[in-house]
Amino acid sequence: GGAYGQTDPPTIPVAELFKGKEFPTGEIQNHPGEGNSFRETSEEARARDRLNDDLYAKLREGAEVHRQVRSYAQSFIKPGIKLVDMCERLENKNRELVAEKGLERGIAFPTGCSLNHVAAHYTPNSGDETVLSYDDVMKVDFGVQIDGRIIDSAWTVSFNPRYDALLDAVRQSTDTGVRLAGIDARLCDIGETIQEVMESFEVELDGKTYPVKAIRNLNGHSIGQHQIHGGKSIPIVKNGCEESLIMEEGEIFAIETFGSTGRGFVIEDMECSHYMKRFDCPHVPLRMQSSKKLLAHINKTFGTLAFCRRWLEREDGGSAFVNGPQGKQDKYMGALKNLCDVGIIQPYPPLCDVKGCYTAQYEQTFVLRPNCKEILSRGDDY
Ligand SMILES: O=S(=O)(c1cccs1)N(Cc1ccc(F)cc1)Cc1ncn[nH]1
Ligand SMILES: [Mn+2]
Ligand SMILES: [Mn+2]
Ligand SMILES: [Mn+2]
Repeated sequence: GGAYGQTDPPTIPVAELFKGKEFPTGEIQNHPGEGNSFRETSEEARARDRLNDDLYAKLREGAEVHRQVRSYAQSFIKPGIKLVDMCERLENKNRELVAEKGLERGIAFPTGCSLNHVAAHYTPNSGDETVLSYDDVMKVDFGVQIDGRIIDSAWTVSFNPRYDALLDAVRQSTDTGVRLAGIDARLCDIGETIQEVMESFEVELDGKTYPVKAIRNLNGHSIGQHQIHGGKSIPIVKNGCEESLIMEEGEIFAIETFGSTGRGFVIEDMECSHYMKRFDCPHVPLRMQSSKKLLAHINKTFGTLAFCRRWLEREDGGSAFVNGPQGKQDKYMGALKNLCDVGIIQPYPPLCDVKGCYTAQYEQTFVLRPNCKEILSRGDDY
């Protein structure tokens, strides 16, 4: 069998695999900067760290699920696969290995599989026939959550070696950002250095040379409990945020960098698939009965985690929807649009650079422990 007694392909929930044992820790790095060197030996820091053992166990279980799911996905992601089939296969394995249980543990947000000039927030809606091609550059971005503790990590899939320099640029940029991160690190300094690394690369496509650009309006983010975006953004370019913003002890971050052969700027485009209840959403009296039913389903099934249209059509979609001429979607779409219009649900449309360009992404989730920095989502793949 595979690692830790896991079957191949993996079928044993990670919690079962490690019953009575500690989950594997992520990559440990020191906090950068002379001012932090005391943390490696400080007894007070270690004592504070021990108070978080339960939190770290949830994060480490989620990270191990992420590694095993992505390793399984990498075994079947090949040219010719239909994206909706790929997403469903990956999501079902995610549910299986996390031992999904309502809002307590499960998938954290939709499986992003954005292609080429689309940088993020694309997953197929029902009826989408898109098939992966040899010349595609696909960003696979998915999450795992245990008691609302989210692991958000992504990598880029390509088959044509002509994109290698683009993927290397982004992978090195993300690793640089992760290395510079730490308690008291300034977010703007991280952004500036990420851009320097990114823009030291170029890609040759069809005889033309393109400088790799950091996508200036995409960024990493802090992560809260049941909250994928915790309020702090980590820029990936110079002058990306207020100089006074720093990272603090105990915070959890996802550093994600994006490289592009296009403009280095994304806009919202194409049909929306990703949605999420606003964390601080207003209490709005709803008129439409179908909106009330849909909101009740969203609260029960997703809470404040992101979801996609496909998941509203799953069998546990509740009795809220009846099969109409286009199946269930014609029932919930009106209600979903209404919930967005009144400001309860926020849509997250695909984020696109210019058509014909190529974008890549790598993303890691880490925690700023009192005595060290733990890159939770690190694997032997990335
Ligand atoms: O772009 S974000 O909205 C963002 C906002 C400010 C800084 S980062 N976002 C959080 C999110 C929002 C909606 C989702 F359905 C899933 C995630 C980043 C992200 N997307 C995928 N992985 N990480
Ligand atoms: Mn909770
Ligand atoms: Mn992500
Ligand atoms: Mn993210």
